[in-house]
Amino acid sequence: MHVASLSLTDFRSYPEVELTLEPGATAFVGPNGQGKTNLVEALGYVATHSSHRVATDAPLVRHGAQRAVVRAVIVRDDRRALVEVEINPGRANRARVNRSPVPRPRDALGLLRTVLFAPEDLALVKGDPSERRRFMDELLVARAPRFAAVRADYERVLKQRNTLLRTAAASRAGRRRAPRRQDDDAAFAAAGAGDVLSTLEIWDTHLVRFGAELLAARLHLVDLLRPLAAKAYATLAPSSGLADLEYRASGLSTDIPTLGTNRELLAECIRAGLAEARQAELERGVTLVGPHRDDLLLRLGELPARGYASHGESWSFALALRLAAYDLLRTDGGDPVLILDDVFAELDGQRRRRLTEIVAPAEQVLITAAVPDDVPPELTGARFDVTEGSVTRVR
Ligand SMILES: Nc1ncnc2c1ncn2[C@@H]1O[C@H](COP(=O)(O)OP(=O)(O)OP(=O)(O)O)[C@@H](O)[C@H]1O
Repeated sequence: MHVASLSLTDFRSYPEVELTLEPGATAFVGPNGQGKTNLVEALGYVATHSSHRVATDAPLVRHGAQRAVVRAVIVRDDRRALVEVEINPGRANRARVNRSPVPRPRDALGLLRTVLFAPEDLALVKGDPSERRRFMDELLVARAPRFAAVRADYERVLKQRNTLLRTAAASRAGRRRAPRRQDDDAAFAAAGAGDVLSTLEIWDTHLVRFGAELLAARLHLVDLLRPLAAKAYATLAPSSGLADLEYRASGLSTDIPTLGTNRELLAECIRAGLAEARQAELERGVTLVGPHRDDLLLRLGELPARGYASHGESWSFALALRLAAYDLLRTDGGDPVLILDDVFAELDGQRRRRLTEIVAPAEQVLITAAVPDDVPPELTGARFDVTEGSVTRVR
């Protein structure tokens, strides 16, 4: 697949910009802070409905504007689709496909598939588990857009369950602080606690159902990614150790890998974990078991990459994860658009050459760089210069 045109209205620094793009390599070149990343960030937003740089949408809307619109024409197997996403911070986004509104923005996911690698990806290795969970979940959605709904359902249930637990924890703490009313409170608590527990059980059922579906999908994904990430890492950094991935489910007593991806067994396992954590959850007011607490352990040889890997190794591992994602998407449904944001300047000569060999055959690769020398000669197709907010095609 490739993007034939990209246009932005009030996105980041751009009041209005429209670009015609072609398959092959395209470089956006310009000094720092001129708006190169803003362009590829917008394209990434069309694919994932999120930014690779910020967790909330407000910074994506041009200062002083109310909303931003990103439009992309996507060509896949000679079919064209115009996808438009309207970003409304604080309110629901809207999306249109071929000028017709879709009922929910997530109905437009999957039409554009991108793999974006950027300096922020170092957080995949060095950052919190949430970074790695997001990596897995975005890839699940790119492969099967219906997972956007599973994830949204899981998050909705989690939020409701946490609200209930928080209320229960606060009322327990309140009772502890008011000893004079202990008897009254005990009677009240007996009635109230019963309500809380039965409501909690309803939320448990939903949490277990959506949680098991998410967990099974992530486990399957990690099985597929493991050899691809190991291969990509060995290509990028042949002298370092073997790169390996392992899914870590928190709060479950059973060894997850032995359960495979059987959803019923995983559901039982989450249910048992919740039962075991019940008391602690009621005290702490938060859900302690489920895929929202899991992690993807990255190992280099015997050691965890986080905390042990060097800067260069961490960078290569993050890149290997993205390349593994790219490989996977390619095998199950055509070339995704590859976006390399400020990547080559970070790599030494050997890694630069190896990355170039890997990405050169991609149907479309978009590269941002501060200077033309940071774009390998094998990847110099079209070139846009980006300066002071204007984007000019120079080749
Ligand atoms: N919401 C916004 N409204 C207006 N301007 C914005 C907004 N968000 C970012 N900018 C501006 O966009 C510019 C940064 O653009 P971008 O990150 O694309 O730069 P870049 O060319 O990729 O730079 P670098 O090479 O340093 O990565 C900054 O000048 C910033 O002030």
